[in-house]
Amino acid sequence: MLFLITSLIIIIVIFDLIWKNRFNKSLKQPFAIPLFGNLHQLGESPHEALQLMSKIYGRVYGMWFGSRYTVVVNDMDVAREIFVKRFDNFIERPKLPSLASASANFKNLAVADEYWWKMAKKKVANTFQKTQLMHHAYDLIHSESMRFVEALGKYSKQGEPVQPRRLCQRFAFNVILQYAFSDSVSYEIKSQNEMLGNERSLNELVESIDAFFKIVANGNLCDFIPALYPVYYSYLSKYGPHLKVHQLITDVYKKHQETIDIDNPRDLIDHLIIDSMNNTDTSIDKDLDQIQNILIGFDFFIAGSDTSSNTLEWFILMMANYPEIQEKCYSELETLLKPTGQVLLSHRRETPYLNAVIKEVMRIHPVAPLGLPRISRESCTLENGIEIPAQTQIVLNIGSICRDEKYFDTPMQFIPERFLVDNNLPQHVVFGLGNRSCAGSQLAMDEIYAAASNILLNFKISTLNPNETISEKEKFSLTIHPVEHYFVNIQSRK
Ligand code: HEM
Repeated sequence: MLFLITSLIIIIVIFDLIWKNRFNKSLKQPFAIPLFGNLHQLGESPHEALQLMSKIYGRVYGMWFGSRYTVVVNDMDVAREIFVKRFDNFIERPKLPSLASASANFKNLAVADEYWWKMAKKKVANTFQKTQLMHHAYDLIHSESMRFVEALGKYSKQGEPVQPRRLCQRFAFNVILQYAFSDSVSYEIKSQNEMLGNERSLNELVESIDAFFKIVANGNLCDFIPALYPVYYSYLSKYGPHLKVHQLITDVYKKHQETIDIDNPRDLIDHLIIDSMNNTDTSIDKDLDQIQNILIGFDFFIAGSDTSSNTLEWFILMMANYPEIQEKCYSELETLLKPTGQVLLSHRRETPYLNAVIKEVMRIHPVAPLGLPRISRESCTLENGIEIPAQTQIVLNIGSICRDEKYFDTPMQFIPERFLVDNNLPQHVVFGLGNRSCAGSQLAMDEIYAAASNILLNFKISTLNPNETISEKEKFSLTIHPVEHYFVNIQSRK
């Protein structure tokens, strides 16, 4: 009996080995081992590992995430063909248990299947167009950036160094909290023991989001071995870190339903509730529709906090490391705006250099370097002869494209001027491509501009030691942030 079982396992292993390594003749791939495929090669920094592989296997190559065949795209032309031209075949994301448990089986926006995605996309597009919500966003982003400046002002008055991470997190959290839920938290950083109510739950939320990102980030084996799906799915559905965030948003949603004034919607959630009330399509299940609204709130929270917060953290780091670039930004802002002491979003056209600096920070440290994966519905052959089998996972390596000399001269150097000279550089890839690219890109660009410009107008940022720069090493956890929890000095410009 034991002999039979051992023989069977050996046969399966050999079959898996041959199958994985001869699967797609049209693409090169690293040698894949049974069961894991190439997952063991991703390590702590999958975006860097995948970029290194592109040097060996080409700009588009195959690999295995467990039993899921994957094509990694490091090339803009192929990316455009897949994500824009052949959008319909690549509209969905892979059906991973970690994503299923957090999205009521793909009924949200960020990882929804085609049916639910189309519904969610329509709802979000409808609400985005509402002028009330646009004004709300404009005002709250401005007032939030002034609160950020005020919080930094306290450090500069006391002459204390500041650790930007937690302040950036609060800023990004507050923008989403106010935009979606009309709520906010204070900027005061308290110790664990001092925290009360709102403050403690914010901390727990940040931890839950971190834990959720860790689960979906580094190619978790349980997500890529179908035999493990059911157990993993039930485990996450009972104990997953997303549950806390779901609970919070469900409570807020219910409160909104009780207090809504349909003539004066306060925020995104109110707009979604009204949109659902006005929807006369009888084929839509009302309970599921409500679940989807809650999940959209969840998506905004998850997708919109870490991304913007990390971008700002990178921005502050780069300004400390490149004082001469910081000075140029300041001169541009000072000439225009010093008398008011405040930059508005409407000033953006008049600050081309700062706009270029923000773009360059987002290029050199793209916070979502692997985007969110997609999946092919049917097999197809691309224009250059590459074959993509059905159900192939597609990973767009945004980090690699942003650092490729095919698209950017001397890509590892921080040169904002490149965006003043050439308007057509493909930096927009940081938000993904096509109809399913980032739903919050406009909001993100607005909040990053508002915070970055007002910080630079009011403070000079410097490293603690004038002879040292802060490490630009990246830590990956779905999004990337600086590996160091760094400190900077800030000095008032007034
Ligand atoms: C610097 C900031 C940000 C970056 C770099 C970023 C990047 C991305 C990327 C690369 C994707 C995957 C797109 C694809 O599959 O092609 C994405 C999706 C998404 N992002 Fe962002 N994002 C940012 C900020 C935000 C913000 C502030 C929000 C919400 C308020 C947001 C909401 C979303 C949502 C909902 C999706 C899923 C879209 C869909 O599946 O239709 N993001 N983002």
